[in-house]
Amino acid sequence: MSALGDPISEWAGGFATGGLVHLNGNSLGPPRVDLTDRLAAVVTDQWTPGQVRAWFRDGWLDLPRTVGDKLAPLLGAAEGQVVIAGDTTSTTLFNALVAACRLRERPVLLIEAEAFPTDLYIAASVARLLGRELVVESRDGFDTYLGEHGDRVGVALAAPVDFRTGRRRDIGSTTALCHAVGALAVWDLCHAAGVLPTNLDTNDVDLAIGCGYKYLGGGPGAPAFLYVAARWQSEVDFPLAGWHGHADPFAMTPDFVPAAGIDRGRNGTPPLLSLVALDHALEPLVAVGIDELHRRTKELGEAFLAGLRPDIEVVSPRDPDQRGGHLALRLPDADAVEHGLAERNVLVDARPPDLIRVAFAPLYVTPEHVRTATEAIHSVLAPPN
Ligand SMILES: Cc1ncc(COP(=O)(O)O)c(C=O)c1O
Ligand SMILES: Nc1c(O)cccc1C(=O)C[C@H](N)C(=O)O
Repeated sequence: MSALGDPISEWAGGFATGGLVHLNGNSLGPPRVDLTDRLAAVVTDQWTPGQVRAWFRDGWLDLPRTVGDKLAPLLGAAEGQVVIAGDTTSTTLFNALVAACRLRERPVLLIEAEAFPTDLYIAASVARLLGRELVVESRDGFDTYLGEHGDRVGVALAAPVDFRTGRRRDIGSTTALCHAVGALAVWDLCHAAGVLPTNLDTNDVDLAIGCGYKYLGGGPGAPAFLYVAARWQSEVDFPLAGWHGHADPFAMTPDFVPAAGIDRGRNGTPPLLSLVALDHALEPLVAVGIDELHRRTKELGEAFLAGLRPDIEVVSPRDPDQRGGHLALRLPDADAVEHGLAERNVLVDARPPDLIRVAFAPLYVTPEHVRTATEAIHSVLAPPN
């Protein structure tokens, strides 16, 4: 029997795939089949009878922290360091970056040129706001810059997975490099959370953020998460100092007194139903565990490559340990390929100018999906010369 078909496969039947092969890399996969029941139960059993009281008696006010604690083991974080404040990734990144810069009063904010555009935009805005210099360096130049000008860098923002190529950056060694020059390391985990071990605690990460709707499967616009290492929690000063980050929100005092611990990363009333959906999505991921999720992703990726026509250019590293959960293929007419595949019920995504990303979410992508995808790609492309 092939190694494909491990117990993890049992979870695949629990997703409402709608007959689609979802390899889009990786924005919004299928919901679990019982999500509707879970959401309906909250409406029927908590909201309806409790109404405003449900915030207090059904644990709703604690959900940003309890869901954060549920996510924590997938990130390699001990309890009390992850919160789902309830905002977008972009907003959460802004909050984290300003807070990190306030912890290190040095002139430079460093970011990789290959970062996802929102990270470049937010970092530029933070630099303008705080009067810092934004230094944008290519992936390799990033390390060189830290080596040569590290004493000027207050904060470095990086991602463990390049959103285009899938190429990995090692969290431990980059964080250690930052610390060696006295800078803080902030990580964008959007393309890693739920698919790659990030070991935030053992890697000594300072702050990290990531979205809830990619491999975590939290649903459309799922709220982002924020990690703040315990050692920073009493010092960190977030710019979005809303009342839910207050030590005693319902005292309603005029002065802001930050909450102790990770709660100070919260700001306003959390999007309750979205938190419930994310909580629900985390259950199977946590049950399986990040090492097994990662193993399965690699296995699916390798099966895909084994079935792919050899003339198709693979931009991602061939070594599965050097890439995240997706593979990028270079195809001149990427948009047309994306559409051609969608007509065959295979969802991938084109990223300008000429890349197709194919992602292997470990719980609902099956070996059959992988075979269907390679066959569909070959049928959409012209035969090789
Ligand atoms: C690496 C990365 N960071 C940030 C974002 C932005 O997230 P949001 O749209 O939730 O603000 C995305 C995806 O959109 C992303 O891939
Ligand atoms: N959030 C998305 C959406 O709602 C629709 C389409 C794409 C997205 C994305 O997240 C894009 C993604 N960050 C990327 O890596 O390209």
